[in-house]
Amino acid sequence: MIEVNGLTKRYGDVLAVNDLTFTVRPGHVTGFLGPNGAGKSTTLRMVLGLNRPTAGTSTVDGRPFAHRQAGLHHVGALLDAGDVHPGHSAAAHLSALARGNGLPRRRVREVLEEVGLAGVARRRVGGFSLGMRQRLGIATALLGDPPVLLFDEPVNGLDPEGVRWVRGLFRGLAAEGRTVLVSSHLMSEMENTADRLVVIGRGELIADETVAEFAARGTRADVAVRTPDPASLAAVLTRAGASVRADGGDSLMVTGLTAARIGELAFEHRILLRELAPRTASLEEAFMELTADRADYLAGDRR
Ligand SMILES: Nc1ncnc2c1ncn2[C@@H]1O[C@H](COP(=O)(O)OP(=O)(O)OP(=O)(O)O)[C@@H](O)[C@H]1O
Repeated sequence: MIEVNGLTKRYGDVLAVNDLTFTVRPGHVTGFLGPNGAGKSTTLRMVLGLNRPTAGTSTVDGRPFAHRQAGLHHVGALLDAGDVHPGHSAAAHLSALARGNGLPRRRVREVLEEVGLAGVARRRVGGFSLGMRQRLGIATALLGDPPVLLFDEPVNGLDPEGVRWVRGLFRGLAAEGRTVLVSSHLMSEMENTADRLVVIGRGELIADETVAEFAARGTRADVAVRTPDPASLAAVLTRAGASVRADGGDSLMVTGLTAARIGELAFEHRILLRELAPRTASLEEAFMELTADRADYLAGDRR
């Protein structure tokens, strides 16, 4: 369990993280989402004791992480996949960490196999692709078999097969009862991976809830309708209190009435329907809506 309480970080004039409070529970994959510059990395670094908070506290299983001696036994983290000496091999890098943390040598072989790097274990990391470096970073996080795992943008550089693999890995780790926190600036990456979300914008908490609850926030009550007689149907629905947008063809977009009520009204007025489809906003749309006014970097005139 990770508990963040009133966590705040100021860099000069920049309030990178502002009074953030949330809990990350074991047994779930929790997505940590926010636009670029929202403060995700800064928060993760404070949880790991790498950055000192301006105010507030964070604890891992009840104690500040910095006070724990067990290191990799207790928390595994992928922060920056480039943070490995390019002249070292993957095996040498992991072996040094295993030695430093009192871990058995066999863990090196096990995690290299788990992330699919066993075949390149002796190659210099300098020649690794970004995806291979991410896999090595994930191997590092897994090395101590820790109950709490933090991954900062782990999907960067992975190919589609790698993305699928990493999703399965995270879900498997959570199913074993571990606490898994995964940051991303893309909702699409979290949609099929996380079951809970912590969403931040400009350093502030926007949402801390299940993916289903988050999706419900962005749900629109639109119904798409197709009919050979859009003008008559639009008139009937407008009289019934709906707001109707026509596209000039045979489609209408209706807000303010349920699909069932639209079907009844069309039946009563003998208007043929060719399609009647309630539409819900995607998670991506919910995320964009909620973070639009808290994104630091927006193209065009949306700021
Ligand atoms: N060492 C630092 N000195 C000054 N400002 C910093 C420092 N680190 C981060 N910031 C600022 O704090 C804010 C949050 O940055 P952070 O890297 O935590 O965001 P992020 O959500 O991880 O973004 P991204 O998705 O782009 O990595 C940004 O405005 C950033 O410029």
